[in-house]
Amino acid sequence: MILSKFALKSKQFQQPVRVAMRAFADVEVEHLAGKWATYGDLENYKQGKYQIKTFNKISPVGLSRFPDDEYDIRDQDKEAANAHAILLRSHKLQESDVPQTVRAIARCGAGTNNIPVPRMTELGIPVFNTPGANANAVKELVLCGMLLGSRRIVDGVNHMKSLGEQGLARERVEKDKAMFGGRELKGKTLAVIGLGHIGSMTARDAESLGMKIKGYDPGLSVGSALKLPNTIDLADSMAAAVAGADYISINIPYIKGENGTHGIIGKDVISHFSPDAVLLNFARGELVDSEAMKEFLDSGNGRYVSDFPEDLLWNHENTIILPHLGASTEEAEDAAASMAADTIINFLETGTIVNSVNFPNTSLPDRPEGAVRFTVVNSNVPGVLAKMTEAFAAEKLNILQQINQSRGDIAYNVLDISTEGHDDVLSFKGVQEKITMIDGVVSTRIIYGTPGKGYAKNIEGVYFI
Ligand SMILES: NC(=O)c1ccc[n+]([C@@H]2O[C@H](COP(=O)([O-])OP(=O)(O)OC[C@H]3O[C@@H](n4cnc5c(N)ncnc54)[C@H](O)[C@@H]3O)[C@@H](O)[C@H]2O)c1
Ligand SMILES: O=C(O)[C@H](O)COP(=O)(O)O
Repeated sequence: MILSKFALKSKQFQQPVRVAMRAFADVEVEHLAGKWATYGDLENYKQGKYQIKTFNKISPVGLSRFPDDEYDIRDQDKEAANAHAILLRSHKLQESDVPQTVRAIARCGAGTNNIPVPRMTELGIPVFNTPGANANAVKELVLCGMLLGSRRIVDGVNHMKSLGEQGLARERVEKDKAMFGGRELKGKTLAVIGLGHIGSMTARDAESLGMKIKGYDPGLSVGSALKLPNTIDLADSMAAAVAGADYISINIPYIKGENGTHGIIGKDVISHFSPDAVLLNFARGELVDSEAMKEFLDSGNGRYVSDFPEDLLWNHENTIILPHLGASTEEAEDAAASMAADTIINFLETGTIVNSVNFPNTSLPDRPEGAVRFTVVNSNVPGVLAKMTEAFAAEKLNILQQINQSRGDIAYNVLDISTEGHDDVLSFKGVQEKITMIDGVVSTRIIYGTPGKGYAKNIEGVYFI
């Protein structure tokens, strides 16, 4: 019988839990675990399943990707104090929503500005999104937005309702239609700011409607470039892109802070707008400086079509505001939730990282038969990897394959360790504790095929499992 001893600092963690863990052999390991209790808290925690906490309404098609026998899905009304992963849409995630047991967070969608990503990075938690999964839905609404901004459709519909209520619809329709004239898209210029998944498709399809396309994206990817119409005029600044455009579609992420995109469509950029330009914002409300936009709308015939309400703009006569409908189609909801679920399953079961917004892409070939997979999250500082390999060598544990990747301040490792000559789990638990407690290591996992087990964290120098 082995007893892991460690100090228990905070009150929250002062409830020792005795836990039996079975792995390669019938070996009972007793840990003094904290209240977060990956192995314990047996009343609330279903042994042998990954617990997935969801926020917002997630498509059942996506949730059905989680096999019932290995995953326990808990929506936001259910307790999930030991969640292993979180799946969400636009819910504004607070740190208090994230139990210490959480290994990963997936956004069923593109924008991750509702998640405190830098803090999650500090906590060693990869945040994923679903690039492109809802892009077609948004592109279709941008095209719709251009038509709404051109043909006074909303005013016309409202007018007909009002005439109908007065019993005058048939009598007045032909006479009143002159009030709602518009213009065509064909031959007009569309400037697309941000040529990623949504922007590139918008550019392509708008061109096929007969529009001239300008574009601006300093980070244009090869994949997106291949989707662009070959007649596109690529500008080298946002101001140059919007100058002379009849329609401007912004399709860039909202990023707070220095070098971010808060209010990027401000006085400077707007001063280059044509007086009757239509701005389409299906990205995020905070990208547009409301005061500068109001000034523009007050002074000319320009229009603003947006998926996001802003205090100064929602009620302006030249705006059309929708209730964040961009990704609200059955197809997009199914695709985004399915991609998010697959990403989480892949990460929890193999340690693979793809489509993370804060962790490096990391993939190791399949775990060889009989091997145990370790994953380690650590600060990206010199010496940690060497200490890790020393710890394996000291236990005579052979590394079969490994990968070490870094992104900014964080590093991530996946290592497959041979179990030859080690037929019980103790050497692995011992080495996991040693590695977890190396200065700079944030968390470790041992993946050996048992859902929900094998996670350890170094929280301010205290070992938690
Ligand atoms: N309305 C909705 O329901 C809805 C749905 C999906 C996405 N969105 C929003 O749209 C954004 C874009 O989505 P996407 O799927 O096309 O993302 P994406 O990552 O595929 O594309 C974003 C593009 O913007 C470019 N970019 C970043 N900063 C820029 C800048 N300052 N100037 C010009 N280009 C810049 C990037 O290089 C990238 O090519 C998301 O971040 C999200 O906020 C809204
Ligand atoms: O960034 C996104 O993907 C969209 O804004 C979609 O948000 P939703 O999932 O809340 O509709």
